[in-house]
Amino acid sequence: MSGPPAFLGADVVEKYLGYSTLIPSLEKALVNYSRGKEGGIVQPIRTIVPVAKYRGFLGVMPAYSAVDDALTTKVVTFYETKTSSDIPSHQATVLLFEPSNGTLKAVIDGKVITDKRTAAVSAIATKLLKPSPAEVLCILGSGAQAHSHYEAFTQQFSFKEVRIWSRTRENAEKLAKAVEGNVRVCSTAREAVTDADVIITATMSTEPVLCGDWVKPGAHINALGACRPDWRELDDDLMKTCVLYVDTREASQKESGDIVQSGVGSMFCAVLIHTPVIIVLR
Ligand SMILES: NC(=O)C1=CN([C@@H]2O[C@H](COP(=O)(O)OP(=O)(O)OC[C@H]3O[C@@H](n4cnc5c(N)ncnc54)[C@H](O)[C@@H]3O)[C@@H](O)[C@H]2O)C=CC1
Ligand SMILES: O=C(O)C1=NCCCC1
Repeated sequence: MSGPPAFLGADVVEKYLGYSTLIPSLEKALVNYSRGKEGGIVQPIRTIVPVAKYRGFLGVMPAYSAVDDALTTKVVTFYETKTSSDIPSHQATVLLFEPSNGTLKAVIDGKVITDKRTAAVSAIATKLLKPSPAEVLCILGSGAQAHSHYEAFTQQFSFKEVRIWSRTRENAEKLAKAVEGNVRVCSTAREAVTDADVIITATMSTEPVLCGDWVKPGAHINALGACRPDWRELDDDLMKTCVLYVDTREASQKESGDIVQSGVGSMFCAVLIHTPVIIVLR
């Protein structure tokens, strides 16, 4: 009879999960995922259970990778309004199983994993898609994802200027102080975005915070916040003039409010059906 599962808390994950190993691992995983059956990854679209009474959600994200022989699921909860400054809007736990017999091997903090893996995937996409030169980084939002993206992007790239905007200036200033970097806090999103080469939208907004006519032609945008069909970060102008890259076509057309509400989902699908489109995974 195997012993109890290992318990790995946030401090352990924070200490041992660095971008220098996480990014190459995710690059392999993204390539394997995009290869479909050949890649050996089974990862159905996640199940999201709304907890409407509290404007929250429970997400269940199972996956099996044959090449890694890794069987896992992440359980994540996220709430549109925070009930306490001590409780983050997003919390998660990762369960790791012995694939050969289903025994639970480890219970791992999923919050740090979520913060870092999302920033790492954005960094992978940015490495492939950013303009050259890319001197100005703009981050819209000042929460956990904004923080992890700042850390990942300042480690992976060399920007001459980093700008942050948040709907609450005080929070943007807190983030700027926390990262101890050379950061310019901007008063409006438009000010932060103007002439930026790489833009990260990391808000929980339900209305667009980024407008197409603010964005410099050729800029690269990592839009990660609007992960519910009724949430948005990017306006229609931007959605209908951009070159769209997604991690998965199926999930993005079901979950991404920027795709669903702008209507590009159907165009996106149509383009896929009628035209050979090169989709580079995010
Ligand atoms: N695409 C992905 O893989 C992932 C996406 N996310 C999403 O990214 C977003 C940010 O996540 P966290 O940083 O963990 O959340 P957080 O709660 O730590 O930060 C949220 C940020 O959004 C801002 N915000 C909230 N409502 C807003 C509004 N109406 N207008 C403008 N700004 C607003 C807050 O001021 C804060 O700066 C969330 O929507 C979350 O669901 C989170 C994890 C993974
Ligand atoms: O991928 C994740 O993990 C999440 N995506 C959006 C909602 C919060 C968690």
